[in-house]
Amino acid sequence: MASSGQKVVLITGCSSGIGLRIAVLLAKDEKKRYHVIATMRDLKKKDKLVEAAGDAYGQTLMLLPLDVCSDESVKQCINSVKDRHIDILINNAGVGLLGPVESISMEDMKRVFETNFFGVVRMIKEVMPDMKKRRAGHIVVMSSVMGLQGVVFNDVYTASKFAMEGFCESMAVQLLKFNVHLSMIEPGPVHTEFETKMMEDVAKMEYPGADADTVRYFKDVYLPSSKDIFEAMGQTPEDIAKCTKKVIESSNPRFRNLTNSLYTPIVAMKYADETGGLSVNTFYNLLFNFGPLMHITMSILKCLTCSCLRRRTVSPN
Ligand SMILES: NC(=O)C1=CN([C@@H]2O[C@H](COP(=O)(O)OP(=O)(O)OC[C@H]3O[C@@H](n4cnc5c(N)ncnc54)[C@H](OP(=O)(O)O)[C@@H]3O)[C@@H](O)[C@H]2O)C=CC1
Ligand SMILES: CC1=C(/C=C/C(C)=C/C=C/C(C)=C/C=O)C(C)(C)CCC1
Repeated sequence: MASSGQKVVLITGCSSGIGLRIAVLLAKDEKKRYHVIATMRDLKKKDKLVEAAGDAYGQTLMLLPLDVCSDESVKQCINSVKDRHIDILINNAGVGLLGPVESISMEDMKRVFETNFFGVVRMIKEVMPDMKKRRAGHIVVMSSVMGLQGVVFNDVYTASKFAMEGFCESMAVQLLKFNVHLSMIEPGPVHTEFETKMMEDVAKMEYPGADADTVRYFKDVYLPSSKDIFEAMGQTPEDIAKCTKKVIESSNPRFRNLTNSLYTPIVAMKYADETGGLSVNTFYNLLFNFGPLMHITMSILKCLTCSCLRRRTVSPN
């Protein structure tokens, strides 16, 4: 049970990756300021978290089952929290989906939206009314740089994060009136099971419905470039946990929080040219013209905000 003065933090998706690291970092806070309720849909997966939490397990960290795709599971979990009192809700659970849209089933696409979008909506609907009544609370959402900028062959995952960004951008205004803060964390690539799971799924893919050229662009152009990007820009889940802790400890928490400054120019491009041509053409060039030289591309990315590349981008046709 939380002792007085401790903030109750509930986190979704703590069996691995970013959720696990946020739970451990907060539970091990030197001043013991947090009572962490780490949740996961399958408690059989708890060992990694319990081991990483060490002495904090049973003290400042407890576990509860929670599947963000189930109304019943969400209700049961929140009802089992003392007085339903949650100071900070961290919506972290999420799944990826990669590949040519033609070869992805509608069922798989809906699963991504059910988790990444409706999962967050379901959690917020359940927790927000109590926060509004108390005129206090902080809702954090693990978005992505792909919630701000589309990335080729990540079409549906990107759409699910865009949907969440739109939802939260709208909610944040109403919530502020009730002194409830809402913050998005927007990481670029992070080395977690997310990456491994997506690569495993891709290895099993048979690409039904996709033409040979599209499959070739995906396998021989996108995947190697993406691997380079992960190697060059990838952060650790600990990095993201530290950013998240900073956001929840701020007296005036920011709404948007990019965790990787290398992505700032990518996002800035979108607002630098309202026609969208700059983004589309730059991404086209990065992938299809500079893709094989991705290591060099990394330095170009860093200077995208200067006007040189803007003048040089050419239309794909
Ligand atoms: N890794 C990356 O490059 C980036 C990740 N993100 C976002 O960060 C978040 C965490 O991902 P990350 O740690 O990298 O990946 P992981 O795959 O390591 O972790 C995802 C977590 O979400 C859980 N989860 C999936 N579906 C559900 C569900 N229905 N109910 C409850 N939990 C569920 C998984 O549980 P289980 O073990 O049961 O599957 C797992 O604990 C995601 O929202 C992702 O979109 C954002 C930017 C970059
Ligand atoms: C290939 C490629 C890119 C790849 C970006 C990747 C692979 C980003 C991954 C982000 C993740 C995993 C976010 C999770 O939410 C860029 C930089 C757009 C530039 C053009 C070529």
